[in-house]
Amino acid sequence: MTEDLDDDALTLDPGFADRFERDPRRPACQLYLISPPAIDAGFADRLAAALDAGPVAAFQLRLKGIDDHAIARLAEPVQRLCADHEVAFIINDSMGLAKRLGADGVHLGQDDGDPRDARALLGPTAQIGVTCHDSRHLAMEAGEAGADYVAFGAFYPTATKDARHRAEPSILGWWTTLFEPPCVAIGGITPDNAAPLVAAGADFLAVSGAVWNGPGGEAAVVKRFAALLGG
Ligand SMILES: Cc1ncc(COP(=O)(O)OP(=O)(O)O)c(N)n1
Ligand SMILES: Cc1nc(C(=O)O)sc1CCOP(=O)(O)O
Ligand SMILES: [Mg+2]
Repeated sequence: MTEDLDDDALTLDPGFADRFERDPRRPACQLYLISPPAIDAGFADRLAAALDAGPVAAFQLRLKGIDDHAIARLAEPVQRLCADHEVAFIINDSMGLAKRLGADGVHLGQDDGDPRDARALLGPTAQIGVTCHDSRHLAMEAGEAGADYVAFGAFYPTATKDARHRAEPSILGWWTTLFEPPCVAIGGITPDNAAPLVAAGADFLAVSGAVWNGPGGEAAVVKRFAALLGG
């Protein structure tokens, strides 16, 4: 299976594009921030506070209920902040919008398009992530399709999304033992419940609500994740 994976998608590329590689110079598990589902112009200040508070490998702009033009307007200052902090800027759902914005990558759910089409559109250095719920089959399919990371979840109850699948930490260990692309754990993750996911082998923790709605504000929560992850 590993031999069948597209080597191009695993090659170390310059710049932010290497953020989804396993790299012994970085902590074994890194923080992947997901935006709130709705933001306003003031969000850039909150993101700056979060990115200044501790290491963040990637940021996903995940906005729901507005069209691509509106997302593009809101994206501009956010994308610039990510670039200034050397944080990979990932667009959720839309490979077309990722292309239009020159994002570092795109995250695709099972109904958001084929990773092969995203690769063809965005090129070899784009970081392409795929939602795999709690399914080993979906993860192997994503790997074969050239995904740069696979995402499993939801590990815990979440108010951010109507998540219909529940994943167990063992799927993280299974994936990391057998396959090279990193895996992302998502769903209800907080500094208090993340340790078993790190121990099981998560390469990234994708977190939204705990950071934006957590006690003490985003900087305090990012600092708590940094303490846990060793950043
Ligand atoms: C890192 C990461 N993992 C999973 C998801 C969920 O994607 P999807 O299933 O397409 O659901 P929506 O986020 O679009 O509601 C994600 N966005 N990011
Ligand atoms: C966007 C998303 N996808 C999930 C999945 O299971 O695929 S769970 C989820 C919500 C993530 O936000 P929070 O950290 O607030 O739970
Ligand atoms: Mg989606």
